[in-house]
Amino acid sequence: MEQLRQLVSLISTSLDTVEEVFSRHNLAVPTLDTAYDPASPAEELLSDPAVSTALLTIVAASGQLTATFRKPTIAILNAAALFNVSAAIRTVSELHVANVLEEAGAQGMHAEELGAICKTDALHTARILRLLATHHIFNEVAPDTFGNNRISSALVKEHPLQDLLSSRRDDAFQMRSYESERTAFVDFLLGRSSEVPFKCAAYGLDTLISPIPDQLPFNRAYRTTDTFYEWLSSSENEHLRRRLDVGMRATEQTRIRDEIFRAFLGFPWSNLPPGSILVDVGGGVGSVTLQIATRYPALRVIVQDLEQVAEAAAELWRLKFPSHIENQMMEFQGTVSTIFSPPQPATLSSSTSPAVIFVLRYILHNWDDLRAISILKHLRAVAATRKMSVKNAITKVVIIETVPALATRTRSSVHIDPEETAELRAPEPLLPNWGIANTEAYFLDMAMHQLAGARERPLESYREIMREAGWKLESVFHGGPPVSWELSHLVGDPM
Ligand SMILES: C[S@@+](CC[C@H](N)C(=O)[O-])C[C@H]1O[C@@H](n2cnc3c(N)ncnc32)[C@H](O)[C@@H]1O
Repeated sequence: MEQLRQLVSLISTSLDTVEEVFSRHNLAVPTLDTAYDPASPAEELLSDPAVSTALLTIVAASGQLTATFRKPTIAILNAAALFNVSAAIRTVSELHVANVLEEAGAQGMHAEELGAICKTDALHTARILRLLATHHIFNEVAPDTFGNNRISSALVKEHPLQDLLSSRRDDAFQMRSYESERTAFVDFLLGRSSEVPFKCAAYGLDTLISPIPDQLPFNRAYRTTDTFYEWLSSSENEHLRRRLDVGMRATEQTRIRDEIFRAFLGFPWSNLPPGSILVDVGGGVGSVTLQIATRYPALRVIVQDLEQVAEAAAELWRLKFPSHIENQMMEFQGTVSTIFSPPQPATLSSSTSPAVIFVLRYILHNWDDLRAISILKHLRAVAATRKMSVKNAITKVVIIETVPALATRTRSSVHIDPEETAELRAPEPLLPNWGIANTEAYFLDMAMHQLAGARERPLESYREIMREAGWKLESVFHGGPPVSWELSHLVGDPM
């Protein structure tokens, strides 16, 4: 009983914190009925360190209380049926339901009318929306009448409803662009969870109990021998490639603003001398280096990725930072296999720039240890050549990934470094990794297995693969509270 009282008390004191900060700023705390508006002052205030830590605590503690009080047989049945929620989210998103309901306003819209507009079965739509409303996504404002709530309004795309409704599915994909950040977020959501990984997850058990070499859940689900990225590069999957590129950019929306620059979290980009080169290895459209170079325009950027991404990268940079392209401070290097072959020696090995920083965000988690080591070894080779040819050259690797903590407080584990993560742990009696308030790394870990036979690595594994490739893990900047979804920065020096 004492533990339960502690959980309630954590919720209560955290709520006091939130209330105090909001009243100091004369703002109302968003409720489930408040539409999500990422640019609103209240939403900004939710990123305040004290507030976001309090929110994490509330979510973690209430999740633990719910788990305690649920009948176990019901709890496990419900958890096993959650795939229906994923499928329902994909359905309402593809049918643009949140956009239709946004126009309907507070009184909502009857399922008959909604079904007619979305050209879908009214009764079934109502049943899907009721399932979601029961999970606090959408409201059933009157019998069979639904409206948006705070969570469902995150599905609203920035395009005019008529354009969305009149486009064929493929056209809708073409509409996706970097100008519409909220549409991009929906792409991120679907790309990350509700479509390809969703189908692959269904084959997880099959590949585990009757494994076939080189066959991942992805290969079974899509009946292909290609790797995920090869498959994505084929012309019939162009829309999914586009979704990945736009969606990767939108990962920012799950984070607090300017997270990459937080002193406690990140690599000190500001200390890099002018003319330093950031090499965004497997950079996609260069989302992360765009953010850094926009803040520090004296840094040059080289984005390396598959050739197919070149156009999308140019589109993003022309829109967000055209002067960097005009001033020839940004370059895209694309080949079929950039990631496994040494970056162009002419531009890097012999470059006289004071520093070359290889940035790898969401890259190594795509590859098994052997391939990850191979990627790092190629970068290490460049560092060696630079060292010989450029005096006092700095060459570092900055790996940006989620580093999942264990769900135990046991200290004997080698997987986490207690010194480095102690202050990031949740207070007792919460799970040390913040439980359901912090599930990102574990979902990603599953997706990496299903799609790529890879994983989210614990710190020790990074240390090992870096050492194998000739890099010394020099420093680690972990995320953790006051934010939950963030990434760690692992900085390596050539050994
Ligand atoms: C998960 S995305 C990460 C993109 C980017 N680093 C970011 O954080 O936004 C992985 C990237 O690796 C790229 N990639 C996959 N195979 C590659 C290869 N053989 N050569 C170069 N890039 C590759 C993909 O095209 C994709 O853009």
